[in-house]
Amino acid sequence: MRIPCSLTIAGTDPSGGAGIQADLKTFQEIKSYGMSVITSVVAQNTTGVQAVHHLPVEILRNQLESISSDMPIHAFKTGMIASKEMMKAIADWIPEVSAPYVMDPVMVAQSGDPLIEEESRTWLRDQLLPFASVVTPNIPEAEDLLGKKIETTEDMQIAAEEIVTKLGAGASLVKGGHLNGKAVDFLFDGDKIHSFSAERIETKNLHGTGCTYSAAITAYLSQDCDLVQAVDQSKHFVTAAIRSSFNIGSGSGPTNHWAIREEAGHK
Ligand SMILES: Nc1ncnc2c1ncn2[C@@H]1O[C@H](COP(=O)(O)OP(=O)(O)O)[C@@H](O)[C@H]1O
Ligand SMILES: Cc1ncc(COP(=O)(O)OP(=O)(O)O)c(N)n1
Repeated sequence: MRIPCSLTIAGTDPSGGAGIQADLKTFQEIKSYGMSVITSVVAQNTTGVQAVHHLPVEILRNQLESISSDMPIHAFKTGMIASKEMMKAIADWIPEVSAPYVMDPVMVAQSGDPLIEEESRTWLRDQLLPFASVVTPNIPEAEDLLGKKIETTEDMQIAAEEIVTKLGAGASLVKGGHLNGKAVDFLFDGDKIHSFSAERIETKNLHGTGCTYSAAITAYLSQDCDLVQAVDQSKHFVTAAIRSSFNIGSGSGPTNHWAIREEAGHK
């Protein structure tokens, strides 16, 4: 029997809502075997980021080699990659793996704290993004990638298309969490635009939504779902996780990764 296996390459969140921790919880819920490669250790919680320690690039290379020399990888994602040197190590490694690559182009935490070095953003866009099967920017990230403002759902659709046609990603999912009105996301798959819409939920507890969404897409891709189906199922997953998010911590609380299970009547 083939066991679907997903890998996340990202930074940590000791409070468990975002980063590696959110990714592994999501893989587990979707029944994809979860593996992780850590880029940076981040002291953070629901109120923001207190400190960051980037691991040496050699250790990043060692972790990547440990996984690809021994374990199957059916899909992988990247989240926080702080420096150009780390991005280069990942770009050197990607050709060893033939599996869908989901890039969450993480730049700042919800608290506004930067998670990648300013000068690495160009490298992320020009050197790493073209390897991505799908890239999942929120609106500020899409604005940064394209160097222009995104203010309407029409702008979002154009941005999704341009991230593919101008920047070279395989597909692009521009997420609408930062606009008002319905929570609508647009996927350009290289051929056409698909929209994924949900009611906006009134909550302050949105810590780690982007990580959870991209991890869910990775997990569904590891199970051989096609991209549109993977995004559709992941949108349901993240919406349920936001709907029953937790009021814990004094800031923006985490989403509930077992919400889908609860909705299906399993405790
Ligand atoms: N208040 C909300 N209610 C429902 N869905 C939301 C809400 N905020 C964000 N989302 C959804 O959560 C996902 C993550 O989006 P977004 O917040 O834009 O990304 P990020 O967490 O990377 O900033 C998207 O599917 C978005 O539409
Ligand atoms: C280690 C780490 N990676 C990514 C993020 C950002 O996560 P995201 O899902 O975009 O959620 P918010 O930070 O916007 O709540 C992070 N905080 N830490």
